Amino acid sequence: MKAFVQMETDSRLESSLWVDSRRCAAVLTGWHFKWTEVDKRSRDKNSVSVPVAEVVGVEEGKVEVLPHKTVEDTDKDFTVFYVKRSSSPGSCGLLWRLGRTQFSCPSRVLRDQWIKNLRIAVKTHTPLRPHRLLVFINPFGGKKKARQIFHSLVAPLFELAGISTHVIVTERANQARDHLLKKDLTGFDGVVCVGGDGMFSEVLHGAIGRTQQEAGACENDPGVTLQPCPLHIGIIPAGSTDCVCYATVGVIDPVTSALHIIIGDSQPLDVCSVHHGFALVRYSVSLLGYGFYGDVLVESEKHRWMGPLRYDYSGSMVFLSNRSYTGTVQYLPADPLLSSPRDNTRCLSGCSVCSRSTERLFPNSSDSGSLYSSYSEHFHNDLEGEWVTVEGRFKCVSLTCMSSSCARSPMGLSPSAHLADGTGDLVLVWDTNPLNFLKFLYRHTSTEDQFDLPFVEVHRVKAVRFCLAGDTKEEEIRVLSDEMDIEAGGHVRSGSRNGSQQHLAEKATGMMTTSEEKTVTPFTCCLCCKKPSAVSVWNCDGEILPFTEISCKIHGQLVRLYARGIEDKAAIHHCSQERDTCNKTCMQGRSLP
Ligand SMILES: CCCCCCCCCCCCC/C=C/[C@@H](O)[C@H](COP(=O)(O)O)NC(=O)CCCCCCCCCCCCCCC
Ligand SMILES: Nc1ncnc2c1ncn2[C@@H]1O[C@H](COP(=O)(O)OP(=O)(O)O)[C@@H](O)[C@H]1O
Ligand SMILES: [Ca+2]
Repeated sequence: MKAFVQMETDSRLESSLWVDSRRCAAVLTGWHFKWTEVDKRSRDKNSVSVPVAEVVGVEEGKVEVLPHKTVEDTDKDFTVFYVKRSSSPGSCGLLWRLGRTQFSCPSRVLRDQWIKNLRIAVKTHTPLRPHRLLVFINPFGGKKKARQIFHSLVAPLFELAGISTHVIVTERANQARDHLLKKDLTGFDGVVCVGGDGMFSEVLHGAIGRTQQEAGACENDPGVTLQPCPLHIGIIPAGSTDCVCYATVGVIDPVTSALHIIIGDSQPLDVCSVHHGFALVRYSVSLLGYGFYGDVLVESEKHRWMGPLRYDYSGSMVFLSNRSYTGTVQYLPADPLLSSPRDNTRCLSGCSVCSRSTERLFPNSSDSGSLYSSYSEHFHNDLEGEWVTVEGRFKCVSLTCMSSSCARSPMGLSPSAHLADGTGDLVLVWDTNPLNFLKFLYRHTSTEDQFDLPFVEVHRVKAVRFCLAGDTKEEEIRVLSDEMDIEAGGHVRSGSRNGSQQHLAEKATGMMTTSEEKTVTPFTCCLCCKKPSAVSVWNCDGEILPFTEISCKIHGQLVRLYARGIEDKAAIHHCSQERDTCNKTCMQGRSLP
């Protein structure tokens, strides 16, 4: 703390500077860099205040980076690059752009002093800024523009911020996951995926798996306490749904996401582990859905060529097929005193529910080194409590660890869910007529409450189990044996398109994650099948699970993203005052420890 105060005093600086030949009074305090035009004719002083935490880079001379980097090397000038909130309509300040101001000084000595002090201030206030990143690009995700997006929009910003990268353009599904599981990761501060939710999921599996390997934790044990991942994950959206990006940043925009990565924002995220018996099947963060969402995914895989539109087409087809499924759902409710999925709140940047969860999960986190042990202690009794059982016929059963908002549904699957509170929201939609179900679906597209319907239930939970009724169990075995060539006892003999021994071994131990497996024939075709199946499949963040009977547990804040959650538009005012004197809820002080 002592050293920090010293540093703050060191970086403080005040002088006159010129911006486009207009004289400004510039001041650098610990937290802000502010310049105010000194113009006697004007009564309204034109003032700009940039939080030091949002400075992207400070360069000598007059520098431009877009469309190409140019430097006019003069010894009295310097250029500051920073985060600028776009005022474009509808963006609510969530869309970020690179701001740039060129300053001229009366002398070279003063210029060098400004550069030095600004750089010191940035270093002091943003300890999580990455220096070296491992980047995976999925060239086939979304509209197949990931490579172009990274090289034209993101790489120049990383270079400006002094971030070095090791870029891998993937050549097959699961390459990113396997790299993270097996290769040397020394020196990397974080991993960035350029792609969609499927690509994020790969990186998530790699990062979690690697951390557990190194900690000696058994991922297959459904009761295991998983260790939080030390590597931060960044997402540059270039996929179809991009729900994880949307729900943690508020917009789908590669430049905004790149800037969050550069300034080292940090957003913890809950993760749900999915088990079948004593084997890990997958992890999920956005949508674990049985029934409608499972059927939509199966159908959509046949129409991948349509790109992101495949979900709308398949959604309509599955809706028209009007199916419902029986099953038994068991859930372990979360503490109702902490929050509720019907409390009409939104999880926003700096969310108090998630902050309280951080205190519970990491009680001694200020004491470095004790992070893991305190997390483990918390989880020793995390599955205590009374399970609730419901059984019947459902249109869909969904579990989400966060709101899962996306462009299709700006409020998301569960608008009041929290990113990092250690719980998930379980949505049960009982069998109903097509008009009612359409009403439910349609409400996802507006602010109308989709839970305020008599055939819908929502519960905030810590864990969930799902199993089939006796007759549907037999159906599942029959269909699985037909479609996936499964031996009695549940072992997979050969995948429909996937003969690799390694993959079979993975299936047997529960790590089932190949994209080829996504192409497994659905249990029934949506409209053309004569006899609809009694079982659906689970859609796990866009992957089809090869098991229907599963148990799930939410692991609070298991990973961290380079994001900050969604900033409340009411709180974003472009504050020109010092943080301490500002009496509004100033977002510009958000990166305070
Ligand atoms: C009538 C309009 C109904 C709109 C209903 C919108 C519900 C949207 C919920 C979205 C939750 C998204 C959760 C994210 C899941 C992703 O992890 C995952 C993978 O994403 P990736 O391919 O980018 O890697 N995405 C998905 O599984 C996609 C699920 C999308 C479901 C969309 C369903 C659209 C339904 C349209 C129904 C239309 C009925 C019309 C009747 C005439
Ligand atoms: N080079 C590749 N070839 C084929 N599939 C890949 C490749 N790289 C990644 N994948 C897989 O593609 C799937 C979809 O990727 P994603 O980037 O999420 O796009 P989308 O949002 O369009 O589904 C992911 O499950 C990922 O594992
Ligand atoms: Ca949560």
